[in-house]
Amino acid sequence: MAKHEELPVPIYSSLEPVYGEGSQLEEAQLRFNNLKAKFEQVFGHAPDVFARSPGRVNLIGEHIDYEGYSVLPMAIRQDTIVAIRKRGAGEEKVLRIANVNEKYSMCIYRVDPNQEVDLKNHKWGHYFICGYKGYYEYTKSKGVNVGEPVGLDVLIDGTVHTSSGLSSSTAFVCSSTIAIMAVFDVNFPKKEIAQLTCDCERHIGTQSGGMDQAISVMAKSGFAELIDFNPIRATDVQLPAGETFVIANSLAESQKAVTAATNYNNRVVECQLAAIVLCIKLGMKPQEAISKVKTLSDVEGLCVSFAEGCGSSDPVLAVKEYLKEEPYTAEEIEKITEEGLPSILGDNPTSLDVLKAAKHFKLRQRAAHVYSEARRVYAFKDTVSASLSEEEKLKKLGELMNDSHHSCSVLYECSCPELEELVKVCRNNGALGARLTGAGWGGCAVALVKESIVPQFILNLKEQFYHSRIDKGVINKNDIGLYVFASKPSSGAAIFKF
Ligand SMILES: OC[C@H]1O[C@H](O)[C@H](O)[C@@H](O)[C@H]1O
Repeated sequence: MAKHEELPVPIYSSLEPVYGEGSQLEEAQLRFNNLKAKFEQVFGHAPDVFARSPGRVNLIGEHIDYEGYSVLPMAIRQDTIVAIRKRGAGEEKVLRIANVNEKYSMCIYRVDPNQEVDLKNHKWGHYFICGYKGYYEYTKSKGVNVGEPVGLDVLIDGTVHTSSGLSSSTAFVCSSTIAIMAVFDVNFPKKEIAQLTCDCERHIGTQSGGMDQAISVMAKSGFAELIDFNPIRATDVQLPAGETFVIANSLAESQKAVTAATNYNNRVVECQLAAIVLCIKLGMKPQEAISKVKTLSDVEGLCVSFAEGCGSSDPVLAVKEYLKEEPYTAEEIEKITEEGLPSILGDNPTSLDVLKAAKHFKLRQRAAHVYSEARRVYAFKDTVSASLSEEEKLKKLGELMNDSHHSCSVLYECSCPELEELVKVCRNNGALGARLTGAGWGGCAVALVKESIVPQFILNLKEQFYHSRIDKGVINKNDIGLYVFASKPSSGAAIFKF
């Protein structure tokens, strides 16, 4: 039997396989009916097909996917649904992207698949264009003849909160890409779609790893997934019974695409520089390190062959021995690398933006986070399947989550005061572990909570974190359920043809 990730995105003629039964199914039915009605109202035709892709919560393994290390996320039930229709031969050749949420006005784009995403003028519809470009780039690379571009009418319905660290942008890009594929009757193995959506989301200007797309496309209901990269692979992880993950929004917005130069992309660049400097310190020639080494996981292999030099093949020890505590200036790094930073980074425009904005580079702290976090992911997975009592398992998993948060906060510096407060409130109210999830700098925390105390835990969070924010008018009382909720692992991307 073909492996799960080798299979194409499933095509369903009913909602049950994805939304199950009961109230969730009823809600989904209502959403699809509304989406269809709105589509007809906006575009004067019914959609040809629908595609959905979920958001995700990362349980552990933060900021290490782009360094080549495995991560452990699960899909959540909140998702993006895209309704799409091919415009007819007599209709104007344009892409019309509308949203059920009136806050987002219609975006109109040309059908040219080579158009650039205008990063200086950020529009919500750009995420669709990422998927659109990705579809054409990928089919071209595979030699699939998809003919001349035609116009498309598109209506989006997303329930993943934007800027919450739960991958609303990826749910949007993946569902868009899959909807485009579906409307043209093309399908690929899920692992290929995970890679292609990861590549095409970079058109928005962030140098993300592939975690969000991999889980959104490949998730299986009831399981978290261990995602490996190079090549992408998903291994089911059955979480222990009796535990629940509660997701809570810090209400600080995390706008990855807008703050990339100082936050997300900055860390990607710091890791790349740390990897190169480490290799040189381990004895590699600067030129060779620059041309061969891109990520911290590349160094790990080398650590083994350079073991004699550093006395150990453990990269955590190599970091301590060879990278200094004080931040590096650009000049200090260039002295080691014997080459200018812009040229090391391949004159990539997003990396150049990082260099312009950065005062210094914290190579040791970032590398220490990545290597220790990578080990925590495996420790988490091993604990889940270890023959321990449930009590012991939960305790260990909680500790790993707390250690991960500490590392993100202190070494990677991707937390913020609101997240710190929220994580503390979670722990004070009985969470076995709590940590920021996703890119950070705002967005959500995830807490590991015993199933039996979940309702009380959520009530306490509402009282101790959200009520003061309701009083200050930051959020509306009626929306509170959108900001704090328990989540079970949901299923991945799907196409619906009714
Ligand atoms: O773990 C941090 C996380 O941040 C964002 O969500 C990126 O899109 C992911 O690829 C990953 O790097």
